[in-house]
Amino acid sequence: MSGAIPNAGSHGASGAATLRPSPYVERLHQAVEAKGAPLLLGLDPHLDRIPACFRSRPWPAAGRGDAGDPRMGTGTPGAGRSRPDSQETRARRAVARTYLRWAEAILPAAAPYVAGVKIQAAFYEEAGWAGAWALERTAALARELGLLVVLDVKRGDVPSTAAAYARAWLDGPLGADAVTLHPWLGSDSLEPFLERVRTNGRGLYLLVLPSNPGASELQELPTGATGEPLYRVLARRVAAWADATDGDSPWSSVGAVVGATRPDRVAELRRLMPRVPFLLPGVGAQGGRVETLGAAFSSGGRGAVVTASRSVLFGDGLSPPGGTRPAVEAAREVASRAKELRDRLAALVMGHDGEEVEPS
Ligand SMILES: O=c1ccn([C@@H]2O[C@H](COP(=O)(O)O)[C@@H](O)[C@H]2O)c(=O)[nH]1
Repeated sequence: MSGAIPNAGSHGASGAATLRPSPYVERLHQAVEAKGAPLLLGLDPHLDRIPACFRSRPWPAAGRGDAGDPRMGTGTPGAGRSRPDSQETRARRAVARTYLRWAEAILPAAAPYVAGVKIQAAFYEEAGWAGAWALERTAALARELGLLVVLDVKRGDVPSTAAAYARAWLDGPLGADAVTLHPWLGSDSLEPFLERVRTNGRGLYLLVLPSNPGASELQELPTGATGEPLYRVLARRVAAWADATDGDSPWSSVGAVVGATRPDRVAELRRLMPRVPFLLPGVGAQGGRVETLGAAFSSGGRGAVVTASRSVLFGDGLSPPGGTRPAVEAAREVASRAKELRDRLAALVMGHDGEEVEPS
């Protein structure tokens, strides 16, 4: 980690801490101020859309043991076996190398315009242990560039398993600044994560109203005697978890995922969760527009952060990335799209003298 934003350098909620990081939401707001807008670069490595210049071919069987990328190390699973690595293993390693090479080009280029990255873990999980290697390296690179790291893992489980997930994603080598979670298993399932908010400067984003159209099948179900939609019940619960966790600060580090495709609900959710920071996915490829999201933000771009993946990474066209343009040019294109979105967001929220949200 470098730069002016103190990141969480010490890990382990109960281990001997070397340095207690400042609350996640404070680091987020500092980063937003430094970069000029509340924007995260969504890192979703859709393999079929990563430009050809970053592609890595499967390493030949004779070269097993990861000699193809010395950074993979020699102690990796499969190294030193008598049988050659399977084609599938070699293909996965090639995918992981592609992901990392791509990230190494685009992250430094886009870093001046974004407060952090939201890394979609699913793509890395798909590539097996090599994907875990690429994920770890990518998160480390982002930190070196002074970027916050939000891992989009969307977990939720019984407390004993939730504790392992919290260790996996928020401690140790990955040590994300924040993660996304499903809140459906209730308070005890969140406790291992909330503990790290209280003691280790971590942040959470709990899914309240996701961006996909199907989300309303459940989230808008009427509940109780009044027929109140489920997302409202959930929003109140998230606000209560936030208050119980770090209620003494103006903004909580317990956040909520609110789809940027739901501008019709943003103002209402802001009222229900006055000190809960929003993560707003769904801009661009899913049809959301930043210009409709003003109600999510407080002055200085506080209180919410937009994340956009495909529209910034690959542009709006859906055609595959043909051509042979060099990596530096491909990275410049990502940076230019990130800057354009950053500027649109800045125009919407940074200069505006929007009033601080009053608790309802
Ligand atoms: O409600 C949600 C929660 C998470 N996501 C994730 O955000 C990105 C969006 O990618 P785009 O390419 O910008 O559409 C992706 O990782 C989703 O898993 C979401 O879209 N909606």
